Amino acid sequence: MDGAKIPVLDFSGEHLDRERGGECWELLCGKVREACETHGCFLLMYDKIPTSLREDMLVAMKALFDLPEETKSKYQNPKPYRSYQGKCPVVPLHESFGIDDATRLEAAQEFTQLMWPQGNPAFSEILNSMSSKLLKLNFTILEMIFESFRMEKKNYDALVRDSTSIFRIMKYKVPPRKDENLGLVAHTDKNALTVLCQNDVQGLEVMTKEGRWEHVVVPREAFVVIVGDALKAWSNGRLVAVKHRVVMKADRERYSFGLFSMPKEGAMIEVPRELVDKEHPLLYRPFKFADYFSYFVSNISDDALEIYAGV
Ligand SMILES: O=C(O)CCC(=O)C(=O)O
Ligand SMILES: [Fe+2]
Repeated sequence: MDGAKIPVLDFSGEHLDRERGGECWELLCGKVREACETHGCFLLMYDKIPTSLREDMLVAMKALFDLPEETKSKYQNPKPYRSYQGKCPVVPLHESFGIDDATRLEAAQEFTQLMWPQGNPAFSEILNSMSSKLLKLNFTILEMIFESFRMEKKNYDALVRDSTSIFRIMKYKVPPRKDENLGLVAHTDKNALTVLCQNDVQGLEVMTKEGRWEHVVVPREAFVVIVGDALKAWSNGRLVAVKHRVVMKADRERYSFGLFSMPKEGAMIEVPRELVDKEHPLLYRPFKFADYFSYFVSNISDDALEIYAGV
């Protein structure tokens, strides 16, 4: 299996400075769109999130997963993909938490308080700071995609108003047997856009258009950006919601975290008129994201989006 040829984009330094480098910004918007159309994902260098904060986050999450099972299990949430998950028979190596709106300090504090009733202000600060920075980055990428499609600014502003986020924290244990090493089952993300960050233990794989699994070698300082179903539908299928999974080959634990931006409860996804033409006939009817999400949760299927919203 070859390493995937995923583009590496650089948002560091002044690349994102629109005032000084208008051309650079436009060029980058085009590259983002191309990566999302061709691969549905890309690797990203971005220096506005300090390495020290990443390191702090990785240390803090190790402490979180090291808490007793009994404590971690206290985190229950009726919404799917939030509650503490551990010891799932399908993916026994995987453990995770999903925190809604960790970008709100009170939400980060509430989660922290549950895990450390005696208090752990450093954890809630790191969680809040990292999720806020990742959400900002997530929105910047969405803005670039909107600009590359020549959408009016008001469309992007409406998207931001109608968006919410989940911050997911994940751990993958070392497989006890080499042939039982699936960390996370193959899936497309259902949300709009995901920005992931990991420790130095590789394991992410993406499926190419030809249907081959390829591993993604994520450089130490890089982020991984993944297009989800909501953005695929909005773009009338122009952007690819890439299928991905995690396979554990290393003999060290893998930690990852990510910010998943997604439409708010009640928000509609509707293909803009500008993205429908002769070569791109309408593929998806307007739908409420929350309804699609519920449909997926009760009818888990690889083709959920096509079945639910395809015209
Ligand atoms: O851990 C990773 O790198 C991938 C996680 C992922 O794909 C997900 O949570 O949807
Ligand atoms: Fe995913």
